[in-house]
Amino acid sequence: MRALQRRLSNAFVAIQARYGRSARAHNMHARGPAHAFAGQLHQQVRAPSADLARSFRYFADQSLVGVYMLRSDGAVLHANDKMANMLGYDRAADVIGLHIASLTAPEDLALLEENLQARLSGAEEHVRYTHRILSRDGTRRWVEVHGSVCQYDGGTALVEMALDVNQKVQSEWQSRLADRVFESTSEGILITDAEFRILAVNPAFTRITGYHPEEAMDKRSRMMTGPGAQAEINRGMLQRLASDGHWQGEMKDRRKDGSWYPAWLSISAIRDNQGGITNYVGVFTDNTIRKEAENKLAFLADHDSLTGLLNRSSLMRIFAQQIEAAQTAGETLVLFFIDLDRFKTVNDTLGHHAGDQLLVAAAERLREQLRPDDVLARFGGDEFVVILGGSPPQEMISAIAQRLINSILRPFVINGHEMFISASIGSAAYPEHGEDAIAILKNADIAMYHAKERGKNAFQLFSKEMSNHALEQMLLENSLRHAIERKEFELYYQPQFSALDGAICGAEALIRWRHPTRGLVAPGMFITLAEQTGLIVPLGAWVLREACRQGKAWLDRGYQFGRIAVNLSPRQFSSDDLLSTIDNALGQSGLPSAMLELEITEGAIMQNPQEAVVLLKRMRQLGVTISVDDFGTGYSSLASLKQYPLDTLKIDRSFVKGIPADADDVAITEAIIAVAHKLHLQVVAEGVESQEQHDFLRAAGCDIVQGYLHSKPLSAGDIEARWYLGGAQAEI
Ligand SMILES: Nc1nc2c(ncn2[C@@H]2O[C@@H]3COP(=O)(O)O[C@H]4[C@@H](O)[C@H](n5cnc6c(=O)[nH]c(N)nc65)O[C@@H]4COP(=O)(O)O[C@H]3[C@H]2O)c(=O)[nH]1
Repeated sequence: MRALQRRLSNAFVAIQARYGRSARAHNMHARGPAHAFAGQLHQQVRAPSADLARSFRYFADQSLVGVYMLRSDGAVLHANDKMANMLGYDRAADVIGLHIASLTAPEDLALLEENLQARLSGAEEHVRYTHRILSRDGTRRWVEVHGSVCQYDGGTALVEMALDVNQKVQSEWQSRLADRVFESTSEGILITDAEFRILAVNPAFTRITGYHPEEAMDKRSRMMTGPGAQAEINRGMLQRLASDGHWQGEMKDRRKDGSWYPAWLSISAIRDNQGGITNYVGVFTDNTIRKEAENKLAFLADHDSLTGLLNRSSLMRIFAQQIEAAQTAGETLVLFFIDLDRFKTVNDTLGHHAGDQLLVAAAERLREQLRPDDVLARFGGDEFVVILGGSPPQEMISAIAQRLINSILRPFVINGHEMFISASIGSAAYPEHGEDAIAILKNADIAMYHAKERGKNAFQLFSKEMSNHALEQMLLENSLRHAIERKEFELYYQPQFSALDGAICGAEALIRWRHPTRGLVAPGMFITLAEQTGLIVPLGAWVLREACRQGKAWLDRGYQFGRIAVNLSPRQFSSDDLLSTIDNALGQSGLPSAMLELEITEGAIMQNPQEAVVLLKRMRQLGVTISVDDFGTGYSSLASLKQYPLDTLKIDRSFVKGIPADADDVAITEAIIAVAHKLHLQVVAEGVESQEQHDFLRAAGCDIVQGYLHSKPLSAGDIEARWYLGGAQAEI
């Protein structure tokens, strides 16, 4: 070590001798090792002294800072191993010859250039700047560079010493960032000591609580320790902070103006080296707006947006709960089903806006007549439901109903027009008239219908004699009319499979009615009624539109499902606008026409065979395929089939049912398949329920099978889950 010191001091002497006592040499000397190293290199070139060069290389190599020398064009002439390591290289030799720009982060190149130029132009002799070097693997490190200029090998060179300040810069940066966050975040922050005495607060704290830092300082935090927090503390907040170092929850906090607000608070404990808690950091938000929004959302989900009354789904929930409670307590419940008479006329003549205003006003009048513990809901359209609270005595029930009727009888003034309407009310009671919410609602509805039959503006209690079939049909017709506008219909889909390999090759759309009081109603209950009343035409148009929309959605998702089959009823088949309805459904949805199959019953074709030929041809021109449903039931001869433009025959379920045991059914089925194939028609067997039926049909050459054996009709979502996510093959 002593020898090294001697050698270094010799080197300094040698440099001083060379540069004399010039200010520059003095500065270099005075400024430390980089400058001395520069002198050494200079010396090495001008008067090579092996001893001196070795000493300085030793000196540079021992240095804990990076040292390097650049030619005036920026190429690295010399560097020590430390510098090479900082740049991600093993040895100094690896960086010699590289350009300093390639070792500098691109974003700092301008700074580098400025500092090189300052020295090369003579404007500065020494520079000091901080920038990011770019190491071999692309990572950046902050270095503080002390640079000077010297003469080397007959030209100007730059000597630089780089100190690794990466950690320092990053922690400064992080602390600046933390300061920024502390100052600018919208969350209130407070830092306390271990006794929750406030040491610092941020501007958001002041914004939320109204307290300025000087008012809060040194006070115990009320949010963390006050009465609002007491319950939480009892519930183990301190324990959680001690065990997990963190706790969060809602606190009630009081602003400076005395008002309370809900604060969502998150506290973290800070520990010293011994593990003891020294501080707490609390971050909180004012939860008022979120709470309000949550309450509003909850209200909207449960209430009718027009009248603000409970909606149908919350009524059903509340009623079910009340029934349960009444059952336990052995009490009775009374429900009114209220329908406004002549409301439709107002709506049709004065418009929806006036109709809405009338509904709001009527709801208000009903509300005024009831007690706070009575439940009032808008059931839909112009229908309201009341559940009377507190088991009212029999004589009270009609008095309340009459009060409600009278309140509606008073004229309403809407947009300057005086309007007169009335109300019909039906009533049913639990447990006398039904055991569940649906049964009681249905019976109150029946009673209400009787009140209307009696000339409206009346009240009727339900009695068991009222529920006969004819009335049910009337009720059904009534609600069927409303059902389309209330969007109560859904389509289910029954997949069809290739009899040969089990691949899915189609899906028949089958309508379902999600009735408000009866649940999911199958088409057998209402299609005939819809057909008789003509409602089948708008209903059928909706089915077409919806099936095409769903088909296109599946197509867009890349599902391979073959064709979508839609049933056309006889009345639809004979309606004038059938072709335009089909065309519109295809056009609006974008479903390719070849993917739509229309099922027409044999009976519908046979009603008017000549016209059917013309119509079927025109349907075919739209590009859709045509299938004859329930084939075999319409007594048409197989031979007559050839005159119709058809694609598919569906063997009726009644024949499939008898195979393979019933010889007649077997013969008919085989004949249908044989003739259909002769006429180049595909054959679908519907109602396949057993493996024997399937095996027989397959052996007989039937092309497609459809039935409970393979799948029941499913909702669109279930179809996707079952047949597309889990595979589209039938297990045959
Ligand atoms: N027993 C048994 N039945 C099976 C089996 N596989 C399927 N089915 C049922 O058979 C019926 C097949 O439809 P469909 O003959 O066109 O008979 C349909 C059709 O005529 C009519 N329909 C359904 N949806 C519509 C529609 O959107 N428009 C029109 N106009 N009629 C429809 O209502 C009828 C009944 O429909 P759904 O009740 O859905 O009854 C469906 C289906 O659920 C099985 O293996 N065994």
